[in-house]
Amino acid sequence: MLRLDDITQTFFAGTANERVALRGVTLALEPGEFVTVIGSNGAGKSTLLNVAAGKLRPGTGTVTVAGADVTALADHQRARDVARVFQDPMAGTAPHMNIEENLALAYERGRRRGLRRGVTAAKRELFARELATLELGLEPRLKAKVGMLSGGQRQALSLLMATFSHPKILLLDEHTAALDPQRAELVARLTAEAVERHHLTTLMVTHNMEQALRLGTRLVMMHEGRIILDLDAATKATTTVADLLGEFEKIKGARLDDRTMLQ
Ligand SMILES: Nc1ncnc2c1ncn2[C@@H]1O[C@H](COP(=O)(O)OP(=O)(O)OP(=O)(O)O)[C@@H](O)[C@H]1O
Repeated sequence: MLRLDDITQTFFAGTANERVALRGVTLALEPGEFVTVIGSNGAGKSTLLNVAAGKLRPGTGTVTVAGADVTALADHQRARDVARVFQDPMAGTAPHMNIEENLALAYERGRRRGLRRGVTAAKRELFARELATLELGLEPRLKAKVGMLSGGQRQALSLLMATFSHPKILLLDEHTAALDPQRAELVARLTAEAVERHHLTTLMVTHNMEQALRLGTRLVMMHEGRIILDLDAATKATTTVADLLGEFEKIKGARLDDRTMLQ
């Protein structure tokens, strides 16, 4: 469903500030596969997501979504197929608009023609039904300004907005990292439910190794622009955080400071 083939990305090439972010990364996700991505600081995780989203055009390599080469398409041209939730709860929603208006925008984004037809009673009912799945009591508050919601509520709403137009690909960029542990846990649970419910092909970057092991069907570890470890569901199920740290040390011959990967 999502293929990244031999992707390289270099920033400020040929200058003193040259940074090689991705060194020939190849990663293929089957439909419904949920891959968690961990790695040390500067490993290239966010760059990989930016390339998958179309925010960055890779230096070399190709990006394929559902069999179509989308390498040359910008992020807004992929928006129907590729949805994304960012770390910052403020990034995914419009604070001065109410919940209903935000949901209407997300709803139209998923439509081919993108015509705004206002919020009909049927849509309002749909929005309320979808909000109810979050179990945050937001469904009677469709007219509440999103800026008044807590970070966790906004992030849950961002997730709902990203998923309910049925994208082919869901990209999650440390989307629970800015939340307190309880809210992070809630959003992680909602993520797992949404991925399952909509059978979404998902790539999730996280610094939380325990979360990376618990969520998803596959785990990849990145370091210095490469994928250095790729665990399938069965292996992941029997792997511990200590195992991951041990693997990292073994592969790179370097001692890893836990804090660079753990929140
Ligand atoms: N826009 C940019 N301009 C210049 N260099 C960049 C840019 N984005 C990323 N880099 C560099 O590319 C490398 C990979 O960065 P990236 O943000 O993808 O890593 P990451 O694994 O997401 O790191 P972190 O866990 O710290 O967020 C780093 O060396 C970083 O400094």
